[in-house]
Amino acid sequence: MSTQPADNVNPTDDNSSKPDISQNIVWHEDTVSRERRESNLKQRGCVVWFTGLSGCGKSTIANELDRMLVEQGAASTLLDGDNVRHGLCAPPSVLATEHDDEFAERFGLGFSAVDREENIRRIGAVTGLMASAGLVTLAAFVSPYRRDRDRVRQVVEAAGQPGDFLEVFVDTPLEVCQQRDPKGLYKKAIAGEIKNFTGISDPYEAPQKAEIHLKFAAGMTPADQAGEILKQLHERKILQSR
Ligand SMILES: Nc1ncnc2c1ncn2[C@@H]1O[C@H](COP(=O)(O)OS(=O)(=O)O)[C@@H](OP(=O)(O)O)[C@H]1O
Ligand SMILES: Nc1ncnc2c1ncn2[C@@H]1O[C@H](COP(=O)(O)OP(=O)(O)O)[C@@H](O)[C@H]1O
Repeated sequence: MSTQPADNVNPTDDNSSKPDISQNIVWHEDTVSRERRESNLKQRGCVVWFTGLSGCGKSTIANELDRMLVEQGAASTLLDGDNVRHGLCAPPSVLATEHDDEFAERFGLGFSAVDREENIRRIGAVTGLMASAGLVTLAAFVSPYRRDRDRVRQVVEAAGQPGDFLEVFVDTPLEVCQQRDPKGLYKKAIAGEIKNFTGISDPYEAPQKAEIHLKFAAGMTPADQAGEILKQLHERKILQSR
């Protein structure tokens, strides 16, 4: 290994041990344009971002929408919180089975505010890439912090155009989510067995400008709610008639 300092490092700087790597990373334009991919697919790439409390219905509605999209011949994909936390955003305990403890602690994610920030940053970057590939990208994450969601919006729209990011607020009251408690997590959180549980011992910042606001109403089915989003995708010309 060379002992010479890199060209962009001033040996007298306090930061001399930390060269600015970003100066050595240069963007490479893709040969195949996004427009060309979208034209083939007869749709615009976008991110449909579901946010809301655990148990509000994000996964159920997103899966129903995904099914409807595929049925119509659209190219869609779905990223879901619980599933992504098995891989890309796995907790330290999972990483420790394959990596050393230092690695697991450094890159594994839990539910502190900063870990959720990194979780949403990673997922935001992935959804941006998928939208750039022309896919209708469905993302279902609690994503309780407004600033984290707004950052994803910026990343996605900077790579494409305004309107590529649709925030869907699944606005189901906490009491209803607690009653549903499909995974028994509220019971555990109330018993103090899960720390930082959104809505119980951690905050949820509701969207102020969601493109689609799914307000809870008794008798409204997941298919009704997915259908409302599908209608909006057509109205916004994200999906062309085929
Ligand atoms: N402390 C705490 N708070 C909230 N949720 C918790 C927590 N611990 C585990 N779980 C389970 O993890 C799922 C949420 O993961 P996300 O990646 O969507 O969370 S976040 O966006 O980073 O806030 C969430 O999934 P959903 O119930 O589908 O929302 C829960 O099953
Ligand atoms: N209108 C509805 N929309 C979505 N989910 C509903 C609805 N009515 C009842 N449910 C039920 O509520 C639960 C929601 O769980 P889930 O979709 O996993 O929520 P989340 O992904 O937000 O944690 C499921 O058991 C689902 O069957």
